[in-house]
Amino acid sequence: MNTPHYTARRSAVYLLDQVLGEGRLMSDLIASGKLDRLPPADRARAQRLANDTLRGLDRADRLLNRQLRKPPALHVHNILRLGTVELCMGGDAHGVVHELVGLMGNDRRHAKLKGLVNAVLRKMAGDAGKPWKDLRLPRLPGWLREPLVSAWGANPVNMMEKAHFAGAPLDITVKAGAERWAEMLGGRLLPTGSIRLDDVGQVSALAGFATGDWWVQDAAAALPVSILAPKPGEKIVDLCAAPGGKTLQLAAAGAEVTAVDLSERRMARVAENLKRTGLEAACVTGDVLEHEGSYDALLLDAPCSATGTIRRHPDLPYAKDGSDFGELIALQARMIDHAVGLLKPGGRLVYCTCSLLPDEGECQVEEALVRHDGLYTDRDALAVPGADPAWITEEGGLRLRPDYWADQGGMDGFYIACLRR
Ligand SMILES: C[S@@+](CC[C@H](N)C(=O)[O-])C[C@H]1O[C@@H](n2cnc3c(N)ncnc32)[C@H](O)[C@@H]1O
Repeated sequence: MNTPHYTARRSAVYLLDQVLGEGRLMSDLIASGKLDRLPPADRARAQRLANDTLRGLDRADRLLNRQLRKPPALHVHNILRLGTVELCMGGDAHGVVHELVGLMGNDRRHAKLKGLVNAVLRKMAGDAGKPWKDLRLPRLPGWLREPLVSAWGANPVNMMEKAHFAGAPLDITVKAGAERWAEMLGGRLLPTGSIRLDDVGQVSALAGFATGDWWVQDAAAALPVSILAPKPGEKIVDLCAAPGGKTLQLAAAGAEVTAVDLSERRMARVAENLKRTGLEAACVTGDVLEHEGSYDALLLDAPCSATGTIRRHPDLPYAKDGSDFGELIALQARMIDHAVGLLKPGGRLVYCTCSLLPDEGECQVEEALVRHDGLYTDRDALAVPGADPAWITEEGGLRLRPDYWADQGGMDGFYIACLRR
């Protein structure tokens, strides 16, 4: 059996090996060019296959456990997991089994297990995969499930897991004319002003992408800038700006924007996005904690666990184990303290994280209010289109969760607060 060296399936197995074996994030692997040898359509397919496998991993392992006496080496296990998920989701049995068994043959270390892979996948292609839909919804790993259950309760976490398993539609933010673009692209205008598209193929091939009329941004991720409510001519700094979704929103509103981020590679994406959309911002590659100035408004989208984005990034619960969260929480507090010092009198600071952990949201703001005399949360700022008053928290922030808008396709988890003094 001849299997071409680089294919979407082979690359999907590579991604699974890296995520599950090396704790690497898929976004980092893609950004560092690991799939660059694949044409764009195959690259997208490899990511989709790996994402589907990670979303269904718990189910695939349950089915495989019935066939295997003990788990094989990780690489072989990942081939079986990928094949099981594809077959159970209705993939073409001949194509899936043929290519994955072929991959085994190409690999000298594991070639002796080729027969096993062939037998298990053929069984899966027969009737073994039928109970797929009846298996329980995949659960988050314990290290993340436990703190979420203690923060939100078991039922809401079940609903979040349902949202993670369903995945996410594509949301876009437009420079102007949202209704017209929604109609042109066949999307739905959401109550917050974002446009939601289902079943999108290649994003860059859609009308309005090359011309820079819109950018990809989850509806929840667009809310911090709505809450900041930038005005034309205001001097605003976007701290932790890359890849730049919020910078673009601020610039589109006519603000005089400075975008700051530590990562040179990610700042290059901000520059690319500005160029494509024809918007302007001063770009600074540097540490937020060393940034000086005095601003009408600040946006601090701090680095965080990103646990609010699992429906888009199902690799996260497997690549991470929470061991770096303590450091992130300490950094967020230092960033808030520094940002407060950059505010002009009467200015406002929007703090946000795409996290589901109260330690990175509600608790950060509660503690900042204690540390800074006169600092308060502006609850009125949270009254933006589409934001449900029921989402407002005790200390005056807005809590967004993936299980909200369940009938409309969900939203990323976020925490947002507008601080003033
Ligand atoms: C949540 S992401 C920002 C997303 C961005 N605001 C957007 O909407 O596209 C967090 C960013 O913080 C940056 N970062 C982490 N530590 C930093 C620091 N000390 N100074 C500046 N940027 C930092 C990371 O490079 C990353 O791009």
